[in-house]
Amino acid sequence: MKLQIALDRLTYEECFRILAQVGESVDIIEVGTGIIKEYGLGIVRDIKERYPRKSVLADVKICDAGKSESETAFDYGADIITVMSFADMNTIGACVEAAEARQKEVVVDLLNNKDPDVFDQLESIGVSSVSAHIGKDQQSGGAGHNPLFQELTTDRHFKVYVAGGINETNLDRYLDLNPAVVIVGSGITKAEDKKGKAGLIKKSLGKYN
Ligand SMILES: O=C(CO)[C@H](O)[C@H](O)COP(=O)(O)O
Repeated sequence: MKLQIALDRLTYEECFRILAQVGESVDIIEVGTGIIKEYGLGIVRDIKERYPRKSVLADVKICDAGKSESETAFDYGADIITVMSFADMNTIGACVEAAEARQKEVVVDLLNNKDPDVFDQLESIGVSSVSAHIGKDQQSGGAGHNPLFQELTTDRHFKVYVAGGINETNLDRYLDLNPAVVIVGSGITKAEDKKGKAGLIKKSLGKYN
């Protein structure tokens, strides 16, 4: 099980300061949507240049113009990009094609999706990775799992990312989804001892490899 650190609500300098502390423990570096809005895709390029051996995910949360938006993020050095599952299947399909053409990855974010047909639709256009994501605002409203995620425990063959307020104490809540990647943002970035916390979570994930 891989550990992805999500960099959200941080300054440019804080992103690099945190990565210097936790870099050893993380497999994937996520540049959060808000960070990209504030600093542009240039920060994706800068992080990839500093950490060439890490996979860098640009959380661009595409919802239209799939081809050009994904190609732009890949041009800036992203290895993985995100597209929203509520987008038109043409948009998601264009992201999949752009990723395949460059041997990169696209993750479809299931945030707030309640459509029981979504997995069939995603499978039919060749999507391989999905993110079972409970958003920040949903977390503050007390949301736990989206019931739709249970479908991922059946005979589906997606590579599953999980995200949404995960830390070392609630990690087990997500294990039934058999995730390949566990995304942790504030559980590490807001911790007093970020290096220690990242190391602890990475060690816990190691038990499930
Ligand atoms: O994609 C995101 C927000 O849209 C976050 O990166 C993701 O939810 C992980 O952050 P946290 O662990 O702080 O919830």
